[in-house]
Parts: sequence; structure tokens; C-alpha cells
Amino acid sequence: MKEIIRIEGGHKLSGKVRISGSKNATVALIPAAILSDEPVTIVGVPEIADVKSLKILLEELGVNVVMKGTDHIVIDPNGMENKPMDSETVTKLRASYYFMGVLLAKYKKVVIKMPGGCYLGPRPIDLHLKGFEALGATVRYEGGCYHIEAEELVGDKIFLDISSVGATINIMTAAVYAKGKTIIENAAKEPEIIDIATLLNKMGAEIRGMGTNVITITGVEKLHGCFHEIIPDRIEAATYLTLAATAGNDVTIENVIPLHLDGLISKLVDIGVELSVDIDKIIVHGRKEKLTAVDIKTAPYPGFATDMQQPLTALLTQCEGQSVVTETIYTERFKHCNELNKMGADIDIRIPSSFINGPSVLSGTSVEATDLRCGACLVIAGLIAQGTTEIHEIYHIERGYENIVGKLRDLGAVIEKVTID
Ligand SMILES: CC(=O)N[C@H]1[C@@H](OP(=O)(O)OP(=O)(O)OC[C@H]2O[C@@H](n3ccc(=O)[nH]c3=O)[C@H](O)[C@@H]2O)O[C@H](CO)[C@@H](O)[C@@H]1O
Ligand SMILES: C=C(OP(=O)(O)O)C(=O)O
Repeated sequence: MKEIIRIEGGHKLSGKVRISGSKNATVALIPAAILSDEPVTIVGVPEIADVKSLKILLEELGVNVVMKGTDHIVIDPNGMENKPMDSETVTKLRASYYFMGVLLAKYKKVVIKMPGGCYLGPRPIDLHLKGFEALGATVRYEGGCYHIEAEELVGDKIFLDISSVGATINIMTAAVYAKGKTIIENAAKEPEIIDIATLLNKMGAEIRGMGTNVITITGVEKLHGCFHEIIPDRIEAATYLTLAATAGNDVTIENVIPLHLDGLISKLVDIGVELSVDIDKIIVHGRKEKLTAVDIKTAPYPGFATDMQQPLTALLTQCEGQSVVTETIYTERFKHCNELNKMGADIDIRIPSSFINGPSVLSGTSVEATDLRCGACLVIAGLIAQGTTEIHEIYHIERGYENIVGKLRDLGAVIEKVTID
């Protein structure tokens, strides 16, 4: 028995859709909440599989987790134990690596399996580990687990060879109780990093410079509980913007921070999409007759996000001319192109680029969500394809999109989740 998403293409979407809290912020905020011994309340938590996995991991550590309503989580670490994190759940998501920084900070010791997450080509964590070592920890990999421990953690200057989101957050959290100052140079600047630093500062940490490429953490003795609201998910918003431009009449996308979407918005305008940008919502004024091919090069924030290039590729199949998408973050992140080609797209993959020749008429068929954003791309393609599209391996989609079937149905899509043998 497995679940698939079935879409009958050709129904134009209209109406309003509300964007959920950011997955990539949530999955770091939840582990960060156990740094103190007091309850932390986080609101705007998306109902996604990654959050369910994190809840299981917290409970395995003896943390009391209470969901209130649909999107409040109260995390009470009073009474938790620093047990080895070696359950299968660790491998179900990427963000389990955030327990490294958190448990190292709190207990000076962590034993944890290799994290999972989408396969986008190799995803090493050497920069995380080098950061922990710079703070005074030793790292060994033994018996299928990382063993990271320290007598004491002492602040240092850490230069990241690559401005990694995960390494920046992990080192920032590891350093909150370290003696003295930690300076992360060439830090990542993604909005999610600001959100995590904001939570930590509300808990009593002293972090400055988040959102720039130099972050300074001055170690403190103690953190306390607090209340925090998660920023909107800019990747989910990008998905719905693209989807509306591909398959919509007027669609209003609510609960967004337009600044976080500037890279995408400017490309949509170049393509010929008409948008009205308000303070916290964006209206996409339907699919246009003529859409023009554009070139995209992914880059760390504020550049064009790698997570957005896959959904956008569905729209690029509808543009006149050749679009070139060049990946500078995950050079192999093109599996969605093979699936789109099964539906009738004309895409050449020459790593690190994909060459999309459009416009193409897409036809519904059976395709596989090989990773989370590939799944989002296929949903968009399915909405405009002739006939029925069946998307398999939808657990990837459910890691990061809250109620995608319900949200699309409310916009008028003919879409359902079906259990098959
Ligand atoms: C849970 C989460 O927030 N996931 C996001 C996060 O992943 P994640 O934090 O894993 O991605 P990174 O920013 O760390 O990766 C950026 C680049 O650095 C490389 N690298 C990273 C760490 C390291 O120790 N060594 C190394 O070489 C990676 O292979 C990649 O080429 O940022 C990615 C890039 O924006 C997004 O696609 C993911 O959605
Ligand atoms: C790659 C992604 O997620 P993760 O890092 O959690 O695998 C993503 O959100 O597109």
C-alpha cells in the first residue's frame, strides 16, 4: 500500500492561499528550543512530516512536546536526557543535524546518526564538524554515529569556506554557552538564520550580525523560555507564485514577506508574469499568453534560491525560447527534468545546467517525486498537463508542504491523494 497524488490537468486556479510557517526555520527552531530548561512556545508551526519526525526525536530524548491547536507547539525540556540519537527517525530528515550543535552546547556531548533529507548530490557536513572542532570539540565517526564531545567550548573565529546554511546555524547554536566570543565569517545570510538567532536572543543568547556575513556570538551562562512566531515559508510562497503564473487566473498568496522573494519576483517579471506586490501578500494576475524564456543561476541568499529553481522549471517549459538553469549550490539537482521530459518537456541536462526548450505541451503520466522540490515541480506540471498525472513517492512532498492537496483544491484544482497497492 502506498500513497500517490493524482491530478486532472487543465483546471485554472483562482482564489486565495495562505502560506505556512517556514519549514527550514521550523526544523532548526524546534531543536534550538531545548537549549534552556524552560518551556518554549513556537507558533506558526507547519503540519509537515519533518515536524512529526522532530517531535518523535524530542520525545525520544524525554522532552515534553504539546501541540496546541493546529500550529502552536510547546516544548518543555525539563527532565530531558542526553541519549544517543540512533533511531531511524534521524535519517528521515536533514535537519536532525541541528541536534549536534544543540546537544553539544547543552551537554558537551552528542552521539547521533548521519542525517537524511533530500538527495541533491553529495551533502557533506565537514564545515559543521570543523566549526565544532574550532570551539574545542573532538569528532569521531564510529558504529554508524558521530560522537562529538568537549571538555569545554571556547569561542573562536571560524571562517566558512562555503556560506552553508546548516553549518552557520549549527555553529551559532553550539556557541551560545561557549566561553567568550565566537565569530563566524562568511556566514550564510538566509532569512531562516535571522529567525533562529531571533529565537535564541529571546531565550537570552547574545547574537549579533545575523543576516550579514559576520555573526558574533558572545557566550552566556543560561537561557530561558520564550514565545516565538515563525517567519512565512519563502519556498512554499515561491511554489504558489510559480504555480499561479503557470496554471492560474487571479491568485492571491497571503502571509508572505515579499523581500524574501525578490530573486524570484524579478525573474517572473522578466518572464512576463503580472504581479501586484503588497505588504504581506502578492497577487498573480493569471497566466499570460506569451511567456518568455529566462536564464537562472542559483546562489546563496539574496541570490536565486536553489530550492526555487525546481518548481520554476515547470513554468519554464511553457516559455518561448530556451531557458538555462545553472546550479551553483547542488550541481546535480536536476532529477525533476527527467520526470518533466516523461510528460513531454524538452530539457537537456548538462550538469551544472539544464537547457529548457519551450513551449511544450505536457501530458499526464506516472512520475516520481525524487525529492521535495521535484515533487512541487511535478504538481505544477500536473496542473497544466493534458489528462491525468500520478505522482509517486509523495512522502518527499509531505516533508515540506503543509496540506498541498487541500490548499490546491481550495484554489479549484482537481487533485486527490489516493492509496494504491
Ligand atoms: C533544512 C534546510 O535548511 N535545508 C536547506 C539548507 O540545506 P543545507 O544547510 O544542508 O545546505 P548548505 O547551505 O549547507 O549547502 C550549501 C552548499 O555547501 C556545501 N556544504 C555544506 C555544508 C558542509 O559542511 N560542507 C559543504 O560542502 C553543500 O554541499 C552545498 O553545496 O540550505 C540549502 C541551500 O540553500 C537548501 O537547499 C536546503 O533546503
Ligand atoms: C532540500 C530541501 O530540504 P532538506 O535540506 O531538508 O533536505 C528543501 O527544502 O528543498
